Amino acid sequence: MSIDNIVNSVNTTDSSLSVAGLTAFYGASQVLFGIDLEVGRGQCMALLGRNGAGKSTTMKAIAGIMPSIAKKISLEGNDIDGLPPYRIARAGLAFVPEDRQVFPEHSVEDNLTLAAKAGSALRHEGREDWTLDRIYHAFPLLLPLRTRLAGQLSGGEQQMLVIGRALMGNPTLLLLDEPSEGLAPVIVQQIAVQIGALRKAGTTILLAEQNMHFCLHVASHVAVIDKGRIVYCDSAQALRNNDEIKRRYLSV
Ligand SMILES: Nc1ncnc2c1ncn2[C@@H]1O[C@H](COP(=O)(O)OP(=O)(O)OP(=O)(O)O)[C@@H](O)[C@H]1O
Repeated sequence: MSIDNIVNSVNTTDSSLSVAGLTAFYGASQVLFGIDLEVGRGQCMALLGRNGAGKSTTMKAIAGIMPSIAKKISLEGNDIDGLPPYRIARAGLAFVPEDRQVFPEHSVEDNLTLAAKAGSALRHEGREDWTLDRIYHAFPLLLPLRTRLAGQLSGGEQQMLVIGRALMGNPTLLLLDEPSEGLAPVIVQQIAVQIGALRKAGTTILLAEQNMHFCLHVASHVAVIDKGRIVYCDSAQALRNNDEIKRRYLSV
């Protein structure tokens, strides 16, 4: 069975994230115009769009980092619209922003154990917790680096570390903003393999990306955003075969 078949056999009928009518402004300038998104449990949805389309703003609004107006934002059936970011995190959402903020003066392992030490890791009935061993298994490149200061890591290593650190909180939904940005193709490939493995393990992921090839490699579903509106939403397989959408909105 191919990795795609295994992944697509994960039950994705239940909703993890449900967003309706999400609108956001920077000052007087409106940048989101009623975003609707449904991410099913176990899905990896890619939010694709050109520079400035509104991907990061959508992620930040869902994570509660910037003010927004929505008809609904719910996570696992719980209303998170309007909550402060720490309460949205407590509800099970982990956001990995594009600037990859590690704690530079702390070791890789200390960066990973921070959530557990702070007692903020979530516990889910019937689900396996993330542990250091599980993180090193998912991101084997981090194991030999565990005593290294995080500030000394390469961009790709830092990306793996921030994803690992987010997972240590046992989120139900992982939001990744441009995980491939600025990384060498070989590292992008490694990150893609590891996101694919997370997906296979049933982790629900929403990722924002400009890199369509990366998305089509890792995502089960795609939503295309253009000028603050969702203009297309379907399986990754359907987008692969839709040259018109790729040409019109993704400059391919
Ligand atoms: N802090 C800000 N103040 C004012 N306008 C902003 C701010 N941040 C983003 N914008 C504008 O909002 C729009 C959406 O930006 P956003 O960063 O969400 O796009 P994006 O799709 O993530 O783009 P990129 O791929 O370049 O990161 C753009 O027109 C952008 O110029």
